[in-house]
Amino acid sequence: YRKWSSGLPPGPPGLPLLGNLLQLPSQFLYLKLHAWSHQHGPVYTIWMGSQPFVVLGSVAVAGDLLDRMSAMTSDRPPMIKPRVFYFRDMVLMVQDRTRMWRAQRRSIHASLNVRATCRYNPMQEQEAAYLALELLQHPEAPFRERVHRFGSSVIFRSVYGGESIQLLPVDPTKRLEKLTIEGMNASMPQNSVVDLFPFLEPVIQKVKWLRKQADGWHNRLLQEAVPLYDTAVPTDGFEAATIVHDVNSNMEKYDMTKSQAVWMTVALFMAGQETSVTAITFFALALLHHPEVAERAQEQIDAVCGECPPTFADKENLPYVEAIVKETLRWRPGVPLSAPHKVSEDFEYKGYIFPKGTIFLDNLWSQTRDPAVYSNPEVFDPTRFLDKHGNMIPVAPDTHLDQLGFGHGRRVCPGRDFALNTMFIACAYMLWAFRFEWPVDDQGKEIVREVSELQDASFTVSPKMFGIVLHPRKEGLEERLLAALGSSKI
Ligand code: HEM
Repeated sequence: YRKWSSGLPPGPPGLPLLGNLLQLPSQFLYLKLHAWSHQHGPVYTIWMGSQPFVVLGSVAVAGDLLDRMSAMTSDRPPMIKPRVFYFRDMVLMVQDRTRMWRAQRRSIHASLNVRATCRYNPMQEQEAAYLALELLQHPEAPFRERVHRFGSSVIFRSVYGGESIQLLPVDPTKRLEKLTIEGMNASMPQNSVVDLFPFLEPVIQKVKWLRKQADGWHNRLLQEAVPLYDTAVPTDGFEAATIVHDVNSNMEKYDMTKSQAVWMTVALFMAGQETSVTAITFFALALLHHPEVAERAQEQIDAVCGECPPTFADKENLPYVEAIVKETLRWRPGVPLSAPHKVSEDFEYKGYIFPKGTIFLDNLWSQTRDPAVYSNPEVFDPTRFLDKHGNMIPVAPDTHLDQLGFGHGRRVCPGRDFALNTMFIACAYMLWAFRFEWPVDDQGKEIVREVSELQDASFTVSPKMFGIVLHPRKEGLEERLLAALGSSKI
């Protein structure tokens, strides 16, 4: 304890032995940490038992510690239950910066870097057209469900290929999704006895019965992931190879076994599905609250695209739509507490000493409302990313102020360019096709979902279910969408 406490930044007082454990809520932890940032400053320490967690609550501090010093701050906490028992050290999100982790990051980068990810644009356009068509044809179905199908299909097809899941009789992502949720729940510290009492690890290793649930999960995941990996096929005419195909043809280069490749690809699905869906749901909530933003975007889209649905070729002429996407991710980051980073060697910063093993909590919620960077941070204002001519303002080198929602340093989300494209095309399509309105009750009163009404699903935080009425903006919208699908290049 003395080793830890000597040079760490101070924070809220806690109890002997337990530290701040009893003060931490089981949900919306980032809000509590944000409130403490107002009292204790942009970098402070909380204790869970004998483990210190340093909370990073400003853009400057997180940039210094996680970006510029990322060589020392990019490991992950032990997370014994998920890492050892559920994932058996195969899932890159919870691995330290091992040789295997590096190989996987290189491989993902090759498939999803800003240029390579454009291979998926035709598929993403096609999926956006299916989304708009479904929203038009089935106005009674919950909006989130449709967006969910879209988000699942886009990520699933980039990894494993095949037809749009909109066209399949059985949704192949459902079982994977269920397993992802189970795996995420197991990763929560409050659900893990062995992470509180690490000395139990060897006991659990020896007693099969104690590992029953974790072993079951591991085996069921492999039963899903291996056949998907083995049967991955590029969609007919879909020029982009699947990520499975990329990895398969480069296994030697990355010195990867098949088992590692199977886990890496399924991990991309697990990390990319709910995050993208959440972001698009926040987009719709934001525009319901800000019809003036939707109108301005629609003016731009109409001027650029006219009666044809938007495509990626229009993107550079639609800066306002791009700014809406960035503002959505800033205003309501879907992963508000990012993923924790662990310090891999002792170092000093601004007079504080951070010993090896310190864990950083990257509070993206605080950072995306850092008044030093974003004026009126609670206001949804896409123009903060635009100059006075309406063009995107280039982001200062060495910062990523327009993409903070994707985390930091060497652990920064490797799917971010893919995710931004998915969001762009879904948002552009919906804005082009529909006028958004709240549903009304029997008395004609709007049924509004407040922007503060959120649900915490452990890693992601999304709006509570809300109703939305979509009015077609184009004559013959259905025919136009069908025509776009008919001429789709895939
Ligand atoms: C809007 C959508 C998304 C958001 C907001 C998001 C956000 C994040 C965040 C905050 C992290 C943690 C970064 C850190 O530790 O500093 C992360 C990690 C990760 N994301 Fe994303 N993500 C999104 C979409 C995606 C997609 C589409 C993919 C895959 C194609 C993906 C794959 C991953 C992976 C594999 C990691 C773990 C990286 C590592 O531990 O080295 N994400 N993401």
